[in-house]
Amino acid sequence: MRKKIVAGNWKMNLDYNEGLSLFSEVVNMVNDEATGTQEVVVCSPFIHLHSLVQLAKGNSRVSIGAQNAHQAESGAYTGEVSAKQIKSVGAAYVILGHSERRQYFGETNELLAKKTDTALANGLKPIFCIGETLQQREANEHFGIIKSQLEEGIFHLDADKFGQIVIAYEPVWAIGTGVTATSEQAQKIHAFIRQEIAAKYGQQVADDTTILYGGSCNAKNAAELFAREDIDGGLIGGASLKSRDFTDIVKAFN
Ligand SMILES: O=C[C@H](O)COP(=O)(O)O
Repeated sequence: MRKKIVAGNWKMNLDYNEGLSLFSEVVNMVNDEATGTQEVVVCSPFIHLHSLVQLAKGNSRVSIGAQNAHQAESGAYTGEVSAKQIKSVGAAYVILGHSERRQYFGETNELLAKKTDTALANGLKPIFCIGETLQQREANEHFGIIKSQLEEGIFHLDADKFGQIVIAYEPVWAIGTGVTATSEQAQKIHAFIRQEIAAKYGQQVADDTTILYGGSCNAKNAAELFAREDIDGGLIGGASLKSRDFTDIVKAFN
């Protein structure tokens, strides 16, 4: 059975001390307050990773992730960080294919397929992001876009490896805009994603795959989104930067 996960994506926010202090608050609150969320993942900038892993020790419900990893194992790639390096500090996850990486850093499905392979080979679980732009939705291309992001990005994996993937559906028009997808719009896409996984890998794999929603998800709308059959949690940007808001989203599975 698939896991209920709430993941925070801090993006390029918080200095070192701010990050540690926010994380400590989140861990304390998550421990003190009941929730049906099975795993809380915090995806921080690289500078925080090692310290957050240390702070999370002994807390089996909290995991740490990075926000990107290079496709090569190692080498002369100034300024980049490898999957092996991320794994070596104890992180468990890495976000791949976030629309900001696709848009600002030109990441293509083809490149992301390589990044996925390298992340998995080094024992990291990818949180693989897919989603359409507003223009694509208005042109009624959203299902086709999602399908090609799946096919070109992760459907080359064998079923065992695919079992390590968490998918995040993030409509680009909902990210950081305050305009969230309605729970009905999100459910429709999530059901479509699960159906595509079932067609490729079989129903059991599809039923076991965690599919998160991301895009202006907050403490007010999380419960309605998470109540939908195919929405297994969230990938949270802005609201993950405030301990109370993020914990309230984690509690939305109650
Ligand atoms: O990775 C997180 C998403 O980009 C959502 O960001 P947001 O919650 O600020 O809209």
